[in-house]
Amino acid sequence: LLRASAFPREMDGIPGSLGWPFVGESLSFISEFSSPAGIFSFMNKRQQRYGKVFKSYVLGRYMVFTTGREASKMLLTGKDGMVSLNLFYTGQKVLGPNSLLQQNGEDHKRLRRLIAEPLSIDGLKKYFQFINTLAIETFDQWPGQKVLVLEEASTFTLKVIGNMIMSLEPTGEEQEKFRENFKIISSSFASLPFNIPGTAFYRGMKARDRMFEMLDTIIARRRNGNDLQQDFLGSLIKKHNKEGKDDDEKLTDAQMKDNILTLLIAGHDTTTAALTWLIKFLEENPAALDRLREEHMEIRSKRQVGTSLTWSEVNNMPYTAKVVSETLRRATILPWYSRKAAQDFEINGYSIKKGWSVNLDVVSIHHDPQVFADPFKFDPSRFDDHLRPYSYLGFGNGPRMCPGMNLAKLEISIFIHHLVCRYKWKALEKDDSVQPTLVRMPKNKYPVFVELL
Ligand code: HEM
Repeated sequence: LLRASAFPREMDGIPGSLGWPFVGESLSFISEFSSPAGIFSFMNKRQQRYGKVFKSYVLGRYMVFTTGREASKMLLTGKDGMVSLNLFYTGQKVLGPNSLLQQNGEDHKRLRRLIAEPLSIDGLKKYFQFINTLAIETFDQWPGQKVLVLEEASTFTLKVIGNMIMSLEPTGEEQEKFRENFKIISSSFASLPFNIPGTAFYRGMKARDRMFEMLDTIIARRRNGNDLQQDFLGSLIKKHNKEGKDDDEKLTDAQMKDNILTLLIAGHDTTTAALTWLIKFLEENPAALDRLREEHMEIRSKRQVGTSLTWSEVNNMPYTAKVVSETLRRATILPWYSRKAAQDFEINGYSIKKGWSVNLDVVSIHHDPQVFADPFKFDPSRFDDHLRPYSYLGFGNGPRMCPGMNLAKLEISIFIHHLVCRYKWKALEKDDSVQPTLVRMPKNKYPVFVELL
């Protein structure tokens, strides 16, 4: 904390205010974060006053914020090792030193190639049936009920990823253990950095140990030939066994475990939030819901009676794809992408020094009226036309673009298909507040009443 609060004098040249002693501008940042408009109003006010590049002191860090397509291209491409990912202290400790999020340059490229392969469209095909059946079973419980969409989406996405990674059954003791540890780890991810008994960080590190013990047992079972499965872990174990291949092409057990945890953390809250916002935006925009329902009813009507959704159908849902993109634009569930300058460089004429935290304000990019007319309107048809590069960043861009995006789109498309074909739903509260967490989610978990169509 002391290191983070040492003011870099060279920042004098960057416009902006550092706010109050110790807290800086954290209070207004946090309160605007959980308002319906999110950090857009925090950013917008300062951009009006200082321009596209400004400094601030928030969440215990001196930060430079910037926005726009040019800055986005520069920071996300990170050419010639210009920037690295800026993960905060608790995130680093919880994910571990081998996490993809802590690698840069060639090491990052290599690790990403090794772990992202099973997440390609072809690699995902074998999980389709599990996801489809789980979606149908989830919805069987919904009619005539009050449903907290966020909780249901969270359970669904966790069961999907648990099955995909290590063939966990959707119910039973192992699933419960996995779920309990995951929840503790997840809530410690962005906690205060005090590793002493009683703190969220301490509990998170203990849950990480328990999760790794569970993975060690599964890995040992697999290596003994007792439990051969065609899942993510199975394909890593097969590829990265002790013999064959040179060391550069092999993952150690520590690398496997840190990166399994990384995929779980990076993939769970994001997909849960996306599903919840999507269902909320559809209820608030009946014209978009009608058009989406038309697409899915047509798919269903062409199918033989008694058969279910197929892999080729799910890969041919053009309007659904636009609804997903519009949801990620409007909600911007990861509102800013953080980088650390790995060398000195310039942005918009301002000198950035090595070591500084440089943050891309994505909310303003996603609500730029020059690119998205009437930007606060939910309108999937704005994705009919091709957009200019770096103006839409729902899954990021460049070398760190989301490796899980095909999985997220698959889960969402299957879930939405069954939802709109079978049900209508009505929001039970009009509350647009947002949780003050890293991933933007509705604070009230979006309660709805569900009925059969
Ligand atoms: C709708 C759901 C999702 C959204 C909106 C999303 C969004 C993003 C974004 C914007 C980034 C880049 C952040 C940056 O540049 O700083 C990212 C990176 C990442 N995502 Fe996702 N994601 C989603 C689902 C998933 C899933 C399902 C997984 C894994 C199973 C996943 C794994 C990752 C990983 C590991 C990274 C880091 C990549 C790297 O550093 O090379 N994400 N995601």
